[in-house]
Amino acid sequence: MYWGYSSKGSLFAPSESAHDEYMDITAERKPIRIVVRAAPQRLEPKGKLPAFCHLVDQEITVNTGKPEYSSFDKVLGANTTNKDLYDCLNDDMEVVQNVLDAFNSTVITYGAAFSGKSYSLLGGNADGSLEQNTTYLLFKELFAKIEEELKEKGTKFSIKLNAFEVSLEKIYDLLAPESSKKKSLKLHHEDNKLEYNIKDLSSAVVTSIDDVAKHLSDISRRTQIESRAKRRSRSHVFFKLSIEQRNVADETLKLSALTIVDLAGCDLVTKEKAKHIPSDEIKKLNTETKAFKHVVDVVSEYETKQHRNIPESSIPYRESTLTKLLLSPLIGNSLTTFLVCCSTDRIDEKDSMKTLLSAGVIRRIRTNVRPNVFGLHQKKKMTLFYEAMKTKEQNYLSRIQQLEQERDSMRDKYSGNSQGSAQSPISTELKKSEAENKALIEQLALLRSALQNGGDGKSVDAQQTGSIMDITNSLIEKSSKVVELQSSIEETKHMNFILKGKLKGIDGRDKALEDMNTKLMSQIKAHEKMIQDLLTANAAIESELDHFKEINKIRTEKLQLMEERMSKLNLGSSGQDSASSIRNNSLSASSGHTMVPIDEGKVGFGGSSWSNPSPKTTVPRNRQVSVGSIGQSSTEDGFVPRPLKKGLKLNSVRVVSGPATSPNRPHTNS
Ligand SMILES: Nc1ncnc2c1ncn2[C@@H]1O[C@H](COP(=O)(O)OP(=O)(O)OP(=O)(O)O)[C@@H](O)[C@H]1O
Repeated sequence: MYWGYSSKGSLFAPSESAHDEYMDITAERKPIRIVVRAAPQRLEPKGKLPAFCHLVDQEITVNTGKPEYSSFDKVLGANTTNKDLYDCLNDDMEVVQNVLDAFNSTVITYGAAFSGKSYSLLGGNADGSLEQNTTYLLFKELFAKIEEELKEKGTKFSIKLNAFEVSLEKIYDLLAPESSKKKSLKLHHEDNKLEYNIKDLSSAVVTSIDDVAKHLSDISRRTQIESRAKRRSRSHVFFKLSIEQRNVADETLKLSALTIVDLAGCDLVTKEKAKHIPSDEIKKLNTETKAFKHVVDVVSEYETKQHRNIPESSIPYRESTLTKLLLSPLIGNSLTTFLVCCSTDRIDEKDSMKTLLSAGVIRRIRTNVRPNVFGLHQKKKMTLFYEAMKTKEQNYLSRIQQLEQERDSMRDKYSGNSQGSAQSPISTELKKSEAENKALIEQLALLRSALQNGGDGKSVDAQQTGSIMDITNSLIEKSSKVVELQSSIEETKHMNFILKGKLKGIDGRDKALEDMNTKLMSQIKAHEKMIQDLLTANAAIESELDHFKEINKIRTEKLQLMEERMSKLNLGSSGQDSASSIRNNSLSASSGHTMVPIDEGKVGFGGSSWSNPSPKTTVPRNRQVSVGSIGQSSTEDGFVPRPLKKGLKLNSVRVVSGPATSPNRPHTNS
């Protein structure tokens, strides 16, 4: 059994690579949702609060007041119960409904050690009952909704559960029998696939919430989640319910999964913090924590730059087992919610602030979501495929438009030769400097003439001297301006050069998009042709059927005619009584006759042995008529054929005597 989001393994689901899945332009980009939950104070019962916590109506709630730490989807105060958390996940985040609508849904806890992650998702009741266990409540709601769907729409469900633990880079099956639970499992990664599979992971088929409850209690006992309270946990626990919905009425198959992940603490472990953990284990734990942060930082950075498709090679997810397993919920086809837990103790303030800061980074990530709906039959599959192609084309067109707009605005901004739009600041500057240059040239001419006058020995009066000084000053001023302008022109030229390069890049991307569009169009055309061919074939089969029906009608009429003639013949030979006895055993009798296909033309009705029977072929009393594989007469007067096999020559039948035989078998009289 494999772990993963892939729909692989189902007979009906197309084996699409998950890499394609996250590159798929039909996928909707959905931000990861963040639900923050404050834990009640553990260590400071006197009520000293960290700066980001506020006491409002006896409730400690989180508000950092800084945008980089905030903008979360929901903040739950320290007084809230697990039932409140369940309501938030179910009603506000619609975690369960999304699964029924064929979306993969994932809930992941995140926070420092002892911040209440396990308590929030898997804990609650000290007596071991599951009524405050959020995971159980979500699964229970899913089963309730499934019941409704079954009753209202007749949808058939098959559900299976997977559970495993990632501890110090090793994976352990939580549903495996006690004897093999110590055996670690291997990750399996197919080329070009986004998600990793876990080889030999067991899965339990569950038909009711009671089945799930049994497994959850069993797992809780094994992992001792409740008793982790005083010891920092070293493992990450994964639960996954995979749901397959089949609806014959709308001919759809829906595949989705609800995955719950309880991560270990995201704060770095030190020897002082965790005296019970050996140094080599501390190292491994910290490697996992850093790897997760690294992946989140890189993906979030790409998102900030608005890159739709992050090159898989640039995401450092291979650094740990955990990041390999979390890659799909982080960037793939999953509606993901992070449950960010933070302590409200002053001593943990630094860790809590770091957690909230990371939550802000995670908030920027968007996953590539689309419903996993497939057709049960070829026709429905084609319709869905066609619709997906149309959406794809539409999305490509709007992307091309968006890129063209970006390109045009860049051209307008920097080229300075925009048509119709306002002049760019650089071209205005150039015009200004041209006018100044002209004035300068005029002043130079004036200067030259003044100097010439002086050179001619004529006296230069004071007024002229003043004017020369003015011109010289202005000249100096203008020449420095010219230098300045020239360097600004150089700079502009350089910028233009860079922009041209960028535009070239955009043009290249345009070209790639256009190519992709052309490819898609040809795919759509090919599929349209396929549909057309199928329709033509269908029409041909229908007309063939009509033809067969026509033949049957003619044959029935012929048989009736033959029957009448035979009756007349028998009347002629043995009188009225024998005729009625023959009628009782006639060809139209409901059973006991053999009719076998023969070659058309060899035995026509007019020239057949029936119209001029030889002594051997006279109708015996127990003569049988059957229709071989064609059909059997069920009434006295009519011959109603069963559906016909394509290619069988139905317009060629011969009635022979005796038990059902092949046409070559010699006729025997009884
Ligand atoms: N909302 C809450 N109400 C009551 N007790 C809580 C709450 N949140 C946490 N606790 C208590 O705080 C302690 C630590 O919680 P928990 O084990 O869930 O932390 P954690 O974040 O999962 O830690 P680790 O990372 O080590 O697994 C437990 O004793 C738990 O019962």
